[in-house]
Amino acid sequence: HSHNDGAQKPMAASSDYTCEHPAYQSHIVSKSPLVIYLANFITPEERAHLQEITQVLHPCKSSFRLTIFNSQDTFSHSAVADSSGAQGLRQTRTSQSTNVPRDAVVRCIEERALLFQGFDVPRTHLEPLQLVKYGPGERYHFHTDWYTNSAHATSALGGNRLSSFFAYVAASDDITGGGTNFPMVRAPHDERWCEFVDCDEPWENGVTFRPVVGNAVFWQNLHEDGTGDQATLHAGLPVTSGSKIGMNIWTRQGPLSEDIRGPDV
Ligand SMILES: O=C(O)CCC(=O)C(=O)O
Ligand SMILES: [Fe+2]
Repeated sequence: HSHNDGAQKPMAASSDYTCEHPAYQSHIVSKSPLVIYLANFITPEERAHLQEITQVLHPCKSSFRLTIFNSQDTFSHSAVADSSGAQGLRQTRTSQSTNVPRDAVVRCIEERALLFQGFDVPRTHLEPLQLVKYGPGERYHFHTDWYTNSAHATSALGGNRLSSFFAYVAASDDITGGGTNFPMVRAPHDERWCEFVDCDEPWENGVTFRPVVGNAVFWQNLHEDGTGDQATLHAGLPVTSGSKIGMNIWTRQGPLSEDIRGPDV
């Protein structure tokens, strides 16, 4: 992108940014597991900003000479945890991902995600926000966001992942595929859902959310007793053409240490 494009708002953001939450719309998809669809949860300005701050050379911080390298970004191949608890790169997740530095705009999104969950979740329970980028053919096979291996869910690591938001941050005009499929969640009936849900998907495949930018899906990963809910199984379906960027907002059961959370910037 050109070095001044959209830079004004994000730059003002870091010093004296006023956090304003959009009037997003909530629609319950399922009560068990709890799945709630959130339309207009991330604003266009926030979406642009998220993409900008995950560039290695921030156009406003780099010298004029360096801005020619600004096509580099901070994304790398997404890691997944295997059943032994080891983090690794697997064919199950072929996307690229990056943590998002926690500036004022990101803290505003965090605050929105916390408020949505009531007043009892402290911000230390949030993992760093994560952007995930998919090109043609890339996907994330069926998985749960909650860890099946308790080694990843110790109290030192904040316990397990209580809830997830998956937000659609960007999608190319030519995108096909790239929906988020929950095979064990019944697809809702009313045709008004077809704005958000793939209504061509066969009934037995559960529900597939299309990558509608600005919108998000929220779900509860754990049962009341803290055990993982198998019915939250889901996949990022292959992007068959074009590209997509999503964002994970994960809430742990307990607090995460400063070194996992990273600093405010
Ligand atoms: O890409 C998607 O639609 C879902 C991604 C996902 O489930 C994840 O990153 O945990
Ligand atoms: Fe996931």
